Amino acid sequence: MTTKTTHTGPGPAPAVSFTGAVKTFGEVRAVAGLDLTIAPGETVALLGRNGAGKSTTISLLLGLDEPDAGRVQLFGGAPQDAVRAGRVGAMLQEGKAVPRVTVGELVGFVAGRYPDPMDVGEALRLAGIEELAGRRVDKLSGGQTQRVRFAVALAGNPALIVLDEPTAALDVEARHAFWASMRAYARRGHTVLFSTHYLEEADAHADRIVVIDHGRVVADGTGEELRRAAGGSLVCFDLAGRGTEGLALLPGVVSVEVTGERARLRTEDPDATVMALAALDAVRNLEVAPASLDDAFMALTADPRDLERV
Ligand SMILES: Nc1ncnc2c1ncn2[C@@H]1O[C@H](COP(=O)(O)OP(=O)(O)OP(=O)(O)O)[C@@H](O)[C@H]1O
Repeated sequence: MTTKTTHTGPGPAPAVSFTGAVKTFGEVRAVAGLDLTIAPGETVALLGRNGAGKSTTISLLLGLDEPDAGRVQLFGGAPQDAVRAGRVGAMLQEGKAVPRVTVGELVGFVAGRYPDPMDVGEALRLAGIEELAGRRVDKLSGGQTQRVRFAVALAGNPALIVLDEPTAALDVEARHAFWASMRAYARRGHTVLFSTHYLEEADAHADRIVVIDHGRVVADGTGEELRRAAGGSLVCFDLAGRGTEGLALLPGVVSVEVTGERARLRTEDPDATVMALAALDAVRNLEVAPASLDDAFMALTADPRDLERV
């Protein structure tokens, strides 16, 4: 349950705080005991595969839904209070353009509903769409529309902005422009939480990546820390008829996957793993590569039943 104000520790309250939050839909535990704290000024990416619980987490955070158990707070108080006060701006997945009004009128209208709004020109400038101020909102490209939605999210002059898959369906150039706007906002010391399926975007634009799976946080750190947590390197080789027994026990090895005749060992110590493989005379078509963030993500969110483990 959300409660009014309970932050009593020293220093400013966290921008976002989830404590054991649970949200269930029938049989589905969409959010299953989520703990997450985001400090003011951080830019955090929420990463997870389809159905991991990202959108439900964001709904709880914005007070659009109440947790069944646990607590969700923004700036030490109830999410609804922070939203009402204009301290939170959001760009959610759905949302249709309002016909006929201009971009400037729309942002001005939204700004007028907040107690301490951002100047409209400032919101347009931050979103990089000053030149679109007089254009009708229903006659814009996908990339332009997304940046207008960003300007709308900025209108209340929020300290925290929440973006649910903000660059889905944007081309490379539009994405680039969008992230430039987001970073300009973050540079002012504001807090940003965005969800994405794009690992490279999370790595490039967030200070911290929070991976969620089955409604829980399964990893939390920088891209580099996630790569390391999942096992720093991959050692691949042809089994050439050899069995897989004992591979998981080799030095450094964190996991073993086998696809056809090819074995992929995730290892924290590639040198030691390769030496041990050489001693076993098992180095046919050997390849050693640093684990990518993709690899790390797969390892962190893989269903153990999807993997052939030894
Ligand atoms: N209103 C709802 N009613 C019933 N089930 C729901 C509802 N909202 C979400 N779910 C279920 O909760 C789980 C988490 O969904 P959620 O939308 O939060 O995931 P997500 O990580 O945002 O997924 P995606 O990347 O596909 O947007 C899924 O199994 C989903 O089917």
